[in-house]
Amino acid sequence: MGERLIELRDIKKSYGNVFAVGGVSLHVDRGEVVGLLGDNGAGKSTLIKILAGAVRPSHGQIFVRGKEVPGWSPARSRDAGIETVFQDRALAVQQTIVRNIFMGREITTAMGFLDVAKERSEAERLMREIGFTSKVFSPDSIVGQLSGGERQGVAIARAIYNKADLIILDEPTTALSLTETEKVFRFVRTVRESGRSILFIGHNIHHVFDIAERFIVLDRGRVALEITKDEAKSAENLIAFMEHIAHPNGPNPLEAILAERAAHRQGAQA
Ligand SMILES: Nc1ncnc2c1ncn2[C@@H]1O[C@H](COP(=O)(O)OP(=O)(O)OP(=O)(O)O)[C@@H](O)[C@H]1O
Repeated sequence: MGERLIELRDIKKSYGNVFAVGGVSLHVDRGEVVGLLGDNGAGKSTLIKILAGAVRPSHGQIFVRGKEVPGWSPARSRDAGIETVFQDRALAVQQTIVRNIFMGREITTAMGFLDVAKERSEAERLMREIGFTSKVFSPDSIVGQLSGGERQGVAIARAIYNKADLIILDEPTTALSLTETEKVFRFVRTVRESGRSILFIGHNIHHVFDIAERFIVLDRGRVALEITKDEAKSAENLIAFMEHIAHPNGPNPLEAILAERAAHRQGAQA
């Protein structure tokens, strides 16, 4: 197991009487890809916003590399190396790749001028680093002219430039073709191989199953399941499990493994 990068303990967030997140404990280790699943309204967006520091939890603790971080905020989240690629406002599509990667954190010369040459070479290096292989790409390409998967690549490169250790990808493959989804997967694998971690949020369980090694299923603001790919065995099992939590009378394909786990825990406590 890698180093524990981030851990949430009993995180709650309520809006009026509604608990968007009702006591969530989870962790992400260094170098792992974790899939976060859940139906509409399960609490995924709220949890991402909490991790990004944009929403303050009403209760609970956040640990970074084993140490509790009080006063969690956008700055603390950034300092912890958490970068979120929000699906809806990831990029400025009329701008170049260079502008998008360095927006707000430009590279400047000693005199304080924009160091265009350095930004271009750094952009090229970052894009290659994440596995961007398009032959026609240049740091000056306009992002709006890139394919959907490549745009995600630009957002990921930006996150890496911003020193991300954990990149949260919010629905990165929604509305992408199979080929484009494959590109995103390639970026994710390259990022993981570099020792960084990914929290991958998606509605398409097949996509999430393919790319992640461990899954957390949220249901009405709580963790309904935390399971490794080996344990879950197939995307179909995860889908059936999610149907089961929506309609508890239906079969639970993971019942045996969950029972075995509970028995193991009881045995350990005895
Ligand atoms: N700002 C808010 N004010 C009031 N209620 C909110 C707010 N944000 C979220 N909620 C409620 O909290 C619950 C969880 O919402 P959240 O958006 O986190 O779920 P989600 O899993 O991201 O759903 P989706 O997949 O539809 O985006 C929902 O019942 C939602 O209506």
